[in-house]
Amino acid sequence: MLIAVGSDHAGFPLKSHMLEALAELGAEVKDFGSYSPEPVDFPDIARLVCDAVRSGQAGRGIMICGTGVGAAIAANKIPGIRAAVGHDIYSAAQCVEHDDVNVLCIGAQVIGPTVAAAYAAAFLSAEFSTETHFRRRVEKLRQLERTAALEWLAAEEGRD
Ligand SMILES: O=C(CO)[C@H](O)[C@H](O)[C@H](O)COP(=O)(O)O
Repeated sequence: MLIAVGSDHAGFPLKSHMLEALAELGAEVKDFGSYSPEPVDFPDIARLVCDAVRSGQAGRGIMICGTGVGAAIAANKIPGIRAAVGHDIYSAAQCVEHDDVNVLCIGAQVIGPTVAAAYAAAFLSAEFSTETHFRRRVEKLRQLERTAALEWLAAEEGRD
């Protein structure tokens, strides 16, 4: 499974460590930038990572910004993406098992390289549960994504 990885400038230093950690795990990785500490806007990189995931090019994504929060907000705007900030081992695995999260967002200003690597390993080794109630809830997330977008578009058209 290919892992799409990206960061903004705040996440850039941690991304280098993350790429090394993922290589040690034997993961196949595509780095979507940023490629320097120059300021960039996290929505731009999140879009690249999430497009790789939702197109099927990548199985999962890891986004790193200062807190993980902006990256998660951006990622969750993209249909087909279920992103979560994961700053503990339990959540990093449980978010996949229960919620089928496909993009983990990490804050480089919150945690260091060793724990970030542990969260990534927990995230990547977790699988979505086959239990019916988890599947039902994720299906409702899909419906919510679609109905909320359609309602929003209809309201926008009504304002024209
Ligand atoms: O954490 C972030 C968004 O949630 C970003 O990575 C930045 O750290 C944060 O927005 C601050 O931005 P700045 O350009 O580094 O001042």
